[in-house]
Amino acid sequence: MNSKGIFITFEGPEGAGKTTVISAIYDRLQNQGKKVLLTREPGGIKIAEDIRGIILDNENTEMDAKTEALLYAAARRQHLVEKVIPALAQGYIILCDRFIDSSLAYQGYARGIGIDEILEINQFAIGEAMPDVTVFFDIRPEDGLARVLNNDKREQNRLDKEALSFHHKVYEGYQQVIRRYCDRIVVTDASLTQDEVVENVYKIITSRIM
Ligand SMILES: Nc1ncnc2c1ncn2[C@@H]1O[C@H](COP(=O)(O)OP(=O)(O)OP(=O)(O)O)[C@@H](O)[C@H]1O
Ligand SMILES: Cc1cn([C@H]2C[C@H](O)[C@@H](COP(=O)(O)O)O2)c(=O)[nH]c1=O
Repeated sequence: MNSKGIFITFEGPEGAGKTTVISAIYDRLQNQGKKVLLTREPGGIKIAEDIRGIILDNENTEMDAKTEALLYAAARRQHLVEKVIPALAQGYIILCDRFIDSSLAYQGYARGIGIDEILEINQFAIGEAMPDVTVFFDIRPEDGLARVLNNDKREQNRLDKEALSFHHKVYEGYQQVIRRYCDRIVVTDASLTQDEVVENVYKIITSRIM
């Protein structure tokens, strides 16, 4: 993005460790006195968190795939204009848990709507606001899901509960997205220990911002 701050997004299958690792990196950057903002999609602000509640509600099993895609894009638009763009203008480093690549992989590829079709509705939603760098947390979908299941504090949502075949398609979708945006997306091995992943992601980020 062409602004004073830097927009960094984090992607990957369920349970890849994004939230855990981003939080450690946020603390580290803050302790160094950096202006850093931690946020997530869908969510990060009230309207988008409300939309998140609707999308991920386990009772909304009848939700149409295009409705789902449009809701993610709507949440993204509001989060961007209300929180991300103003913070970038103030020079913040934005650490955002998921962004457009999730829509391309989950709705575009795994739901079968088409990556180009999802790109089009998202371009309407975000304009030119693409991330400066994206870190993909690479882990086998079954290993990520096992982490989610082992976490007592993490309730399984409507997307987590999709069949394993869906999560494999999400992974395949991500591989296509990574090939398409190979200049922007950096892949990190998320099957390593938590400390190792934090170190590796920290190096990727600092190589871009220092
Ligand atoms: N490198 C790691 N090795 C083993 N367990 C991990 C690792 N990183 C995170 N975990 C654990 O895996 C679980 C999922 O981690 P986390 O919530 O950070 O993943 P996530 O990518 O944000 O998942 P989701 O996108 O599905 O919310 C947590 O219980 C966390 O403690
Ligand atoms: C942004 C975005 C997310 N999703 C999916 C991916 C996850 O299953 C949930 C979000 O839950 P998390 O615990 O915060 O990772 O939503 C999606 O399908 N499309 C998107 O654009």
